This record gives sequence, C-alpha cells and structure tokens, in this order.
Amino acid sequence: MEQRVWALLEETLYPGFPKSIVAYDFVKSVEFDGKASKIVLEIPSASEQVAEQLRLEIGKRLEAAGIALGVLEIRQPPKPRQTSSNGRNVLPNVANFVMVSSGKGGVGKTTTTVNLALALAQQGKRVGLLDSDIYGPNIPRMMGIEGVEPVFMGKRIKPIMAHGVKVMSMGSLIAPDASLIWKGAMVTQAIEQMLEDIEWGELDVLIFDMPPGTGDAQLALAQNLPITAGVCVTTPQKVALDDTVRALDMFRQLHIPIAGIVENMSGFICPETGKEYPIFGKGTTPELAQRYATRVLAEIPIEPAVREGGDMGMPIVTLAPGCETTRRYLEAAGKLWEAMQEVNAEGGVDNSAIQPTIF
Ligand SMILES: Nc1ncnc2c1ncn2[C@@H]1O[C@H](COP(=O)(O)OP(=O)(O)OP(=O)(O)O)[C@@H](O)[C@H]1O
Repeated sequence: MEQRVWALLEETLYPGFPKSIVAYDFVKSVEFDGKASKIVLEIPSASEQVAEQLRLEIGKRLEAAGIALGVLEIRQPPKPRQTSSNGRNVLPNVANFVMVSSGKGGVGKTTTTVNLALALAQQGKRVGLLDSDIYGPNIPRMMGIEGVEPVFMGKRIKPIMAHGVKVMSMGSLIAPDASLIWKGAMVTQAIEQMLEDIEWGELDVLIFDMPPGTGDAQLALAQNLPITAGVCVTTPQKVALDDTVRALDMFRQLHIPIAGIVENMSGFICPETGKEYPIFGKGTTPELAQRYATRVLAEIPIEPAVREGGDMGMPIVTLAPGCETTRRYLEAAGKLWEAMQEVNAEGGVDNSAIQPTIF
C-alpha cells in the first residue's frame, strides 16, 4: 500500500515548479496502518497557500485511488548546521544578488538584465553579471564578448570585463549544445560549481539572468545565496501575464523579495512625433504589481535600437545614452537599488528555510 501512495505522490507536482514532490525529495515518510495513510512532507516554502494546494491535490489523488488519508503533515526542513544567521551564502564578498526571471522565453529577459546591469554600473555600482541560462545563453552576444575565452587562474576563472561590468556565462564554459540534454541534477551541480569557481572579487551587486520558467536553476541559486531581489520581466499580452504569475509565485516560494516587474515591449514610441502607442495593450502589469505588493520598475517600449544594440553587443544604455528608453532603464535601476536597500534595512534575506534537508 505504501508503494501505491508513493506512486501517487510521484504524480503530484510541487506548486509552481515542473517536478513532483518526490523528485524534489520533499516526501519524508509514508506509512499505512491498515486503515489510513500517514504522509510527512518537508517543503521549502512556509506559505499557507502552498501547503493548502498540496493538501487539496494529495487528498484528491488518494481519494480517487480509494486510499484513506489519515494524517498529512507538512512542515519546513530543520535549519542545516552550516548556515549563519542569514542562511547560506557561498559568495560573502557580494553585497546584493538579483535574480531576473520571466515566466516564458522571448519576452526580453536577457535584454532587461544586461541593460539593468549597465545602468547600475553607470550609477557607480560594482556590478557582476552571470548568465545562468545554460539552455540559451545570450549574454555573450549582447555584451559583445562572444568568442572571448575566459582566463583561468589555476582552478578559478576570471570574469570578462565588458561595458564596466564583470561578466561570466555558463555558455562560455560548456560545449555548445551539451547543455540541451542536461537533467535537473546536472544543472544544480553546474550552478553550484560555477558559483564557487568564478573569481568575482568584491561586488555591490551580482545579477543573474535565469533560464525562462521556474525550475532547478532558480532553486539551486536561492539555496546557495540569499537573493536580495527578484525582478520579473513580462510583456503586456494576457498570455504572457499568466506565466508571469508563475514567476512571481516562484519568488514567493523561494523567499525572494520581489523588487518589481519590468513590462517590456510595452508600447511603441513614434520616432517622428515622440508619441507612445500601446500596441500590445497596457495596464495589466500595474494591477499585477499591486497584487504582489510590488512595483512596476519600468515600461520599456519596442524600439529597433534595443534589438540592434543587443545584436551588435552594445546594449542601448551605452549605445544611446540620451534616449527615452535608456532613461527608463536608468530609473528602473535606481528603483531596484532602492528596493534592495529597503530589504537590507529590514534585516536582509534569510534562505535557511529553503535549504535541502541534511541528515
Ligand atoms: N524592447 C525591445 N525592443 C525591441 N526589441 C527587443 C526589445 N526587447 C527585446 N528585444 C529583442 O527581442 C529578442 C528576444 O529578447 P531576449 O533575448 O532579451 O529575450 P529573452 O526573454 O531573454 O529570451 P530567451 O527565452 O531566449 O532567454 C531579441 O532579439 C531582443 O533584441
């Protein structure tokens, strides 16, 4: 009977993530006393909503299989011994960490990440940029360092300096196409290894360009570093917004403070008149920001120079310093920095609640 229950739990996805609670090793025990089953889960999130969703889902599955659910205990894992009071941080020389995510691909997540990084550097911050999108690394092209080999100092790797930002891409370190067949555990391992091996030095902020969606890379980063701010990139179309909700929920589950949403391709500014046209619709992002008690960091228009800048390795913030889009990126970077200062003033981030259990 226990095996049947395990099989049902294997089909139960962790809310907002692509894998089952068994795959994530969240199921700690399953017992059956002849009448009813007793299940114990340890999940990283302390959110009541997540627990409730799991209760409903598991209840339904067991009922459909004709198995009585006696006790379902859902708790957080005990704090691991090696954490400090602020949880686990494998890069103590970096003051702040930003995770840029989007619910789906192609919304301009990488474009946003590079321009925010450059804007922060222009504002005098020491900035690092890690392309964690192993499945489609675009940062080297957008930062103009495609084909530049990283320098090794023994086992450690020196990031490449571009536009005043220290850059490293997982794509520069793995054979092209190799990552396409990577499974979850390999992604986790690669990220952990990379965090240890790159010689970032002292930074005010390290920004991560994540693979689209929610998954292993996000979980691995959040477990290893206290992420100060999550930035969500979306486009105004309704379909994109559904995915955005998933990305925002993921930040909540990983205990990452949401610094705000960037609405990309938000409208078109006519170069002749300067008038802005909301060609994909507008107005849904502020409502979403309110729902998640966060802010819209910027509405970035569709602008040919944004794409051209990306293609030629010269992001618009450096390509066209005086233009309206650059002004908006600079303002967004200012708001992002402020959001991080607020988080720090309130005691910083603690990721100890989402650590894997250590036996
Ligand atoms: N505001 C914009 N105006 C014009 N072109 C844009 C804008 N934002 C992004 N683009 C272009 O759209 C394409 C996709 O952008 P980008 O690679 O940043 O998206 P992404 O969400 O990171 O995609 P992926 O899923 O591949 O990681 C690129 O060619 C980029 O230059």
